[in-house]
Amino acid sequence: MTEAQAGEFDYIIVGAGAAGSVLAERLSADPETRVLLLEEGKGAGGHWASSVPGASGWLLRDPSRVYRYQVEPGARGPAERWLRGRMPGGTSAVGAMLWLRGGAADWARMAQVTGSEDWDWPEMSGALRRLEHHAFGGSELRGRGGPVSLRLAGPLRPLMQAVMTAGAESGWRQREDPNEADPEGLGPAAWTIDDKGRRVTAWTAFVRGAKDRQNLRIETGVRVDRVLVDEGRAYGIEGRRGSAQLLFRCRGEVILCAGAVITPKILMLSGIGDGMALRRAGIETRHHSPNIGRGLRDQMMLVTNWRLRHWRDSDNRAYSGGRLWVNALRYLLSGSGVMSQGGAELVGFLSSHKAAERPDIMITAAAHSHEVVPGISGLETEPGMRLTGHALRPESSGYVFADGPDPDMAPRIEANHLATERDRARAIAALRRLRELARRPALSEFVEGETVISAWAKSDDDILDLYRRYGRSAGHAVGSCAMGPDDLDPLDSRLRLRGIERLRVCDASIFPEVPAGGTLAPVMAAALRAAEFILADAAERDGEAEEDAELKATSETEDEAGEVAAEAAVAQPETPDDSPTETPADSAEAPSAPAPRPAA
Ligand SMILES: Cc1cc2nc3c(=O)[nH]c(=O)nc-3n(C[C@H](O)[C@H](O)[C@H](O)COP(=O)(O)OP(=O)(O)OC[C@H]3O[C@@H](n4cnc5c(N)ncnc54)[C@H](O)[C@@H]3O)c2cc1C
Repeated sequence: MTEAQAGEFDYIIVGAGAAGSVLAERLSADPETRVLLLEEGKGAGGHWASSVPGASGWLLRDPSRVYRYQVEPGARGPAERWLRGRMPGGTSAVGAMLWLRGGAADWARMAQVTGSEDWDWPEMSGALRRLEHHAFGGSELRGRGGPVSLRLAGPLRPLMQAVMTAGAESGWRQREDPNEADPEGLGPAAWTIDDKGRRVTAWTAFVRGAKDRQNLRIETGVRVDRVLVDEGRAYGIEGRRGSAQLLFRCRGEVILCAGAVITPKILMLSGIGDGMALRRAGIETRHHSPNIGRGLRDQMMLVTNWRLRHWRDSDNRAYSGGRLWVNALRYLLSGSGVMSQGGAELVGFLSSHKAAERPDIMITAAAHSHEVVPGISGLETEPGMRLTGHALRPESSGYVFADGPDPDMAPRIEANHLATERDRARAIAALRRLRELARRPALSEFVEGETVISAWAKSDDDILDLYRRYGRSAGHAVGSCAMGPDDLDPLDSRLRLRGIERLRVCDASIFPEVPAGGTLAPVMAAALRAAEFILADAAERDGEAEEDAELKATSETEDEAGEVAAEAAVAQPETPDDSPTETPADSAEAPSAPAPRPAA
């Protein structure tokens, strides 16, 4: 039986991840506004391991903290499981901590595909700056004083300095500031890690400081299953905690922030989606929106391991035996050392060919190497480093659909990686560019060679085969409930779901293309923008409501005046001739009053 929860909220936010956390803080900043934040993950305090950068591996192996979605392999992609954070902070609490904000050209493209300047560089670089507390200090490009502390990888150790030199030998620009409007080149990564070595999640940056607000109610451990819709308008949500079915009501807006996989599933379970796909899943259609779940685009990456000559250059032993304890102690005492680092130390944005308008490949470098073969986990047992190639802005698209009306059923996901010629060319180029880097003279005293796992792949076909076996998702899926100018795009450019009032989506699913090398910074910046849209729309609604109320009051006054006048007209014959009749004020109002009907 469904238990209706007491109270009605102005906003219900579903999912306290990268986007939902930002929105919860922003929308509850006005104490008059009642906000409900619902999160399936448990524990409002977060998890200790999410604040220790070097402990991500533990979290990613814990099924109570991480969703694992099986993905259908498709013709060219690997069979894999997509991981997503299932805890306050969402995937920002388990990811690789790289702050990849996209350049001016990336956001200009977003404005072009969405048909709205709201998503162009001037607006988005402003939103990104407002998020940031940058170790480099504030500037026109960098934010200072924002809730997301950022620090740069470094000081670079000799191996990473040599990678930088190898980049210069390859003719790559040396980029010092990752916030530059043109990200092309190789440089130190920016990490969402504060000056005490703690990971900054969307939750710690936004919700932790706001959670005691009287007007913000946070419910963790609640899985949202459906949006409740009546006469084309969202009025609440239905979910469950354990075996208890819950219903929460909303008078303002429902905002779905459950991520690119679950948001379309919740919509479909609510009967909102492609009519045919809904019928196949046995769900009654309430609103046909054919592109919900479609248009899923995921960035693929290929990890290559390189054998190093000396143990001193590799972190592969840092997490085992006595070194683990030494490193843990160092971290606890000073917030420094290997446990205080993000997923990669260097990030490079490059072009696959000379005519490319902007970088279409991303390469990252880290002084450790994980086992690559599926089924084997952990760091390699020999000294190694990792170079990872990403083919940016994939045009191949897949889907994510609810597979049936039962919310317990896993969503059906097809990533459809490398389906287009252009994506394949970029993927091949990414591997070739990173090999070019690793074989430069500057690295010869450090690197012995590529490990056998990938070294065999020489021809283009071999490389594509390599992707099919060992390629994997970078975790940057977008597009499954995308905004755009067309009536068939699920969302308009202010993230309102077309066809259903008071329902918005804000998470990675909204981007029709992967905006940058990563999605964390873009999603958080999008949530800042969404809060602005939501508040502006609410103010407009309030203005309209006030106008309506005024109109109603005026017409009621007028009706009353009319009735009085009618009564007066009826009474007039009995009024003595010398009694006072109209006052000047009565007479001023008289023209707008309906003419009194003579009594029958
Ligand atoms: C392993 C990994 C590493 C990554 N590293 C980086 C990186 O270094 N840099 C970068 O830019 N990007 C990175 N990303 C991508 C980035 O973290 C995500 O794109 C971003 O967090 C997406 O934000 P979101 O708000 O859409 O979803 P999420 O942050 O995943 O938040 C969704 C929230 O909704 C909750 N939820 C889900 N379903 C329900 C439900 N039914 N009811 C209630 N709550 C629900 C979840 O528990 C979660 O808290 C990484 C991704 C992965 C998988």
